Amino acid sequence: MSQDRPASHSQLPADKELVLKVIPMPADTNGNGDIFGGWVMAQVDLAGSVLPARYIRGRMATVAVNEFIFKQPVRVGDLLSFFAEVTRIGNTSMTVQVEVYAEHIRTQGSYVKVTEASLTYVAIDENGRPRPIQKPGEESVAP
Ligand SMILES: CCCCCCCCCCCCCCCC(=O)SCCNC(=O)CCNC(=O)[C@H](O)C(C)(C)COP(=O)(O)OP(=O)(O)OC[C@H]1O[C@@H](n2cnc3c(N)ncnc32)[C@H](O)[C@@H]1OP(=O)(O)O
Repeated sequence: MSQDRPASHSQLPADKELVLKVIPMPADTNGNGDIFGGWVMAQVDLAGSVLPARYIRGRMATVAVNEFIFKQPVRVGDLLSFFAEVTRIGNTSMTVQVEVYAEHIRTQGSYVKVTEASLTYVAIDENGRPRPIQKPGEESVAP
């Protein structure tokens, strides 16, 4: 069963954009009564896609997730805040760093960093093949 988490409070990142907030529910728990890691990973995948979506403006696929680190358990009813930053824009892919912070109803205004991950998304065409990403400041080229 879940115990109270030790005090290990974090500042919210000023250099990343808040891209998603969500509250996990009892249906999202594992056998320990904590939130299932796979559920958190799915939310991180969605959160990580938000900034690339602004560049890619079309279909995209997650090609890689690196160094998924679970630092603290997530509890039912925590308010999770997902912060993201683009760390690389390649030819057809973009890499994003996502950090997740939990806020508990009894300790509002205090945040615990629960996980972080680096994800790479590929812009894909209608055939599911990689297509070039238009980088900021680049003119679009007519086909
Ligand atoms: C406006 C605001 C609202 C927005 C609101 C959100 C809306 C937006 C919703 C969408 C939400 C999507 C988020 C869920 C997305 C899934 O859940 S997708 C499902 C899971 N993923 C898949 O099924 C993908 C399966 N893989 C594939 O189909 C193919 O591998 C791919 C992705 C098309 C790539 O094809 P490939 O031939 O392997 O590609 P390749 O030419 O070798 O490499 C392409 C690029 O990927 C990179 N790459 C390849 N392998 C790796 C690797 N292991 N590590 C790192 N990079 C790699 C390459 O370096 C290359 O990058 P560039 O150098 O060109 O920049």
